[in-house]
Amino acid sequence: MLSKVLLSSAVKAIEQQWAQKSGQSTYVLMQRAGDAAFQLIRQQWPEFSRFCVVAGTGNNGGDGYILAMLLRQAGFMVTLISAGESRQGGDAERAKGEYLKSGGVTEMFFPDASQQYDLIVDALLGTGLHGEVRPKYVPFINFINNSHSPVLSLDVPTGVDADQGSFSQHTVQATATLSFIAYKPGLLSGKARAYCGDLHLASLDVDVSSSQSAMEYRQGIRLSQYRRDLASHKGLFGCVSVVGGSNGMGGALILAAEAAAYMGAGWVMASTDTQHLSALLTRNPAIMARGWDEADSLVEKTTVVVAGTGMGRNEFATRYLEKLVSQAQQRRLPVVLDADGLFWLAQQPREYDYWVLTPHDGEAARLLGVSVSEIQTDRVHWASVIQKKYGGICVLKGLGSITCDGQRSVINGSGDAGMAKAGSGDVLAGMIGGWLARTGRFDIDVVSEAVWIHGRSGEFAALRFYPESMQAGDLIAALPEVWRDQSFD
Ligand SMILES: NC(=O)C1=CN([C@@H]2O[C@H](COP(=O)(O)OP(=O)(O)OC[C@H]3O[C@@H](n4cnc5c(N)ncnc54)[C@H](O)[C@@H]3O)[C@@H](O)[C@H]2O)[C@@H](O)CC1
Ligand SMILES: Nc1ncnc2c1ncn2[C@@H]1O[C@H](COP(=O)(O)OP(=O)(O)O)[C@@H](O)[C@H]1O
Ligand SMILES: [K+]
Repeated sequence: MLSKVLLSSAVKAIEQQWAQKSGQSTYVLMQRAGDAAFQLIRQQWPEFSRFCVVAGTGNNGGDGYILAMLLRQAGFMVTLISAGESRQGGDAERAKGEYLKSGGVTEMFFPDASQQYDLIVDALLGTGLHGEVRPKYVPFINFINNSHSPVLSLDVPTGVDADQGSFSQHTVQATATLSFIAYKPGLLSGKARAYCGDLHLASLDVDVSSSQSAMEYRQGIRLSQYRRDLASHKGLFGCVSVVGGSNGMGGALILAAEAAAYMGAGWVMASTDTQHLSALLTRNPAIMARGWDEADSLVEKTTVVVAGTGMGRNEFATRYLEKLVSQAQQRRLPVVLDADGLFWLAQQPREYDYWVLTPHDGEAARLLGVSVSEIQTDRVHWASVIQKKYGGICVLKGLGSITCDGQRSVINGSGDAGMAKAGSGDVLAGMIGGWLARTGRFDIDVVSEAVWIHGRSGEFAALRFYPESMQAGDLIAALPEVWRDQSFD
């Protein structure tokens, strides 16, 4: 469910340790990498027979030479385009030598446009990339991207910085990426994640369990630990107070409140502008609702607060949030702060150990006073900076949302592009609040579980309604499918 995420330098160190411990050459790992790519191709695309491998001068190119040799030996047509002489004396030169010895040839020029390939393999640059791709490599990247064939990138799409997730002006758009030994953080989040296409991992039989890393990748949850006791009663599953929804923004509040209810919370209490009450109660009569003029204090049984969705940014919202947050702080209640709540926080910065802040890149930029593009150059880093400044747990939303508690960072592996619509974030805030209440816990594991559940419900909603048509409310409606699929048993 959680796998280790390692920086490139840590992977390189592990390779060296592995060689020392096993008494084998790192060349064996290159052979395993080439073999893993061969196996993936046979499994994913068994009908493909014409391949083009574009190989660089470093070890990423070495992986490409091994793969090209295996494809040739299996009887397939292989064109190998070499971007230059392999680095002398290393594993890559040896791999190229083996490829040539087996009868393979290298091309220094691009085939003419009439030549069709079933698959292009990008073995140009991997974790050795530093900075912008140098001009020499640009024609190779253009050749790959203009080929109209599926592209498999080895380890990293050329142009992506595997650690930070920044990318060059010229970057390979892969159909699939096969990463070696461990996931690297830059591949899992933001736009760089989209360059990877489908992401696969080949461990190369290298054990990374003893390596120290504060980063993990979530690809599922273990629901069985949360099975309800037969003798359960609602008091065991908390009470979420959801506050927000000013004039014209009632939907945000309704979505957050209903999402909390569908996560299994014992009670959900919504406080909002009175104009929204009948809509809320018509949609879901199980939610307790009241106007927020009279609800200026938290109800006694509240165990979790969700605040800020559709709250507005006027003086009333500021006063209300001041009061609400200080009451919650006095009672040490978890607070999920989203949307206009984050706007308020950026104006009135303060720390609290028990809140979950859920900014997207734009809100993150405002919370830190930096540009949005800066946030996007290293999302894992900036999530931890927000956490350090404001305390609690930060969820930096977007493709590959990052949950950070100051000790660990969990990158999320679920989601769908159909979630890129207004309202999805309101649903997330409600789901996190509901899950905190439902589990009675406040830690990075439960928060990152809620983030994963939200993304998974997006996947189910996309299956049912297509990414174009799915609505934020469909994420809530898809929750029963998540429960069934993951199983509480
Ligand atoms: N034996 C090993 O160490 C193993 C390494 N593996 C592969 O090795 C790769 C890492 O190999 P390397 O460290 O040789 O690095 P790469 O093969 O990724 O790239 C190194 C080359 O890229 C050049 N370069 C760096 N920045 C550039 C830029 N901005 N523009 C153009 N060229 C640039 C460097 O001068 C160097 O020649 C991994 O991604 C993985 O594919 C795997 O084979 C597993 C085993
Ligand atoms: N392409 C995507 N892939 C995965 N998740 C996405 C994608 N786009 C958006 N999301 C998720 O949808 C939610 C959108 O939140 P946000 O932008 O705050 O929307 P709003 O506040 O309008 O409801 C976030 O949880 C985000 O991670
Ligand atoms: K590559």
